[in-house]
Amino acid sequence: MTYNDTPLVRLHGASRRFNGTTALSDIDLALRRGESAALVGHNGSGKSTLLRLIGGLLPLSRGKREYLGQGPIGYVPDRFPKLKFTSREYLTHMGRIQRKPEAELKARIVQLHELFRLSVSDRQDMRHYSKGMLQKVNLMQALLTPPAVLLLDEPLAGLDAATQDELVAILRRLKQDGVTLAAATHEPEFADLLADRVVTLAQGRIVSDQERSRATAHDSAQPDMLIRCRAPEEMLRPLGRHAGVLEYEVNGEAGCFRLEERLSDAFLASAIKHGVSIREVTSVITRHARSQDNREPRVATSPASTSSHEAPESSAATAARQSVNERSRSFP
Ligand SMILES: Nc1ncnc2c1ncn2[C@@H]1O[C@H](COP(=O)(O)OP(=O)(O)OP(=O)(O)O)[C@@H](O)[C@H]1O
Repeated sequence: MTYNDTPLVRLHGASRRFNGTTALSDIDLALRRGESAALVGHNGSGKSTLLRLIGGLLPLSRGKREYLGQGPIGYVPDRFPKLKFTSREYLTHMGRIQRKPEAELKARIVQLHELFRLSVSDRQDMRHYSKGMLQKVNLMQALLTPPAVLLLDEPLAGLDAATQDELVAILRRLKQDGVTLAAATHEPEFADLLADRVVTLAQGRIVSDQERSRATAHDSAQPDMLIRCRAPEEMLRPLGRHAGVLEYEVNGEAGCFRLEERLSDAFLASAIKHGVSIREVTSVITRHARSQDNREPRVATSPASTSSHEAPESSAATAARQSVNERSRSFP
């Protein structure tokens, strides 16, 4: 799902002061349904405060906030304490505060642990969690009730590349499901991989608000990887949501994925782990195709009844193949 022009949250002339210090001045901002915005700027420029004003978590000193949506707004703070609870105990407690019915809450907690690939251990409490595990629980609490808007304060900060990729893949999936995302971030990964729009703050004011296209966000001369593989269709399709996938095509048991080179190792590791057979990995320059990228990975599918066993190449994959073919690795 891509965003449309309907505003979901609007701030008009919003200002916020703390004990005589102005944190934000005269902010006009509308977040649209389904879009993903990165809030960037130096330390103290007002990103976290803006996030909390958008969420209605902090009253405005001046101006007006409108929320035109229906569902809840999830908030992922930048700090998450190492509590003396297991993740299950903590999430149960949070769900009860939200008055979620017990059976529904229990099922949701299991589902979230699966989604985040975090084992439900009743022996280990969160004091012993790594930063990545804690950040997963932080995100899980915001998703207990599926939100319409998810506000994230530094969601990827301090995490290793593999955990960042994992969280980016989950956030991408939420975005595909139509959740509006806004993140205060210093990490380029969020803007690179998820943002439709980058809002830059300086000294409490918006100094730039730019729609992003991949053509401007990536070096257009960087190679993409084209990966051909085989596996049952139900194993191939979820790979289309992996971080870095720009376009993919599944035809029966044959899959063809075009993705950013820097995330291709993580993709291959994940594919192999799930029993997918890798047939060919090719590095391609996709100058032309990249400039036409959409904000979501493009999906080309053929009817399941097709008799062909080889996935036909999509237009962008063909363009990629026809352009400079730098090096090629083939797997048996
Ligand atoms: N609760 C508070 N009490 C007093 N001042 C505050 C409070 N929250 C924020 N501020 C001030 O508001 C300004 C903006 O802070 P904010 O945390 O929004 O910036 P930021 O861009 O998110 O910074 P960082 O990148 O360091 O997280 C800063 O001058 C900060 O000191």
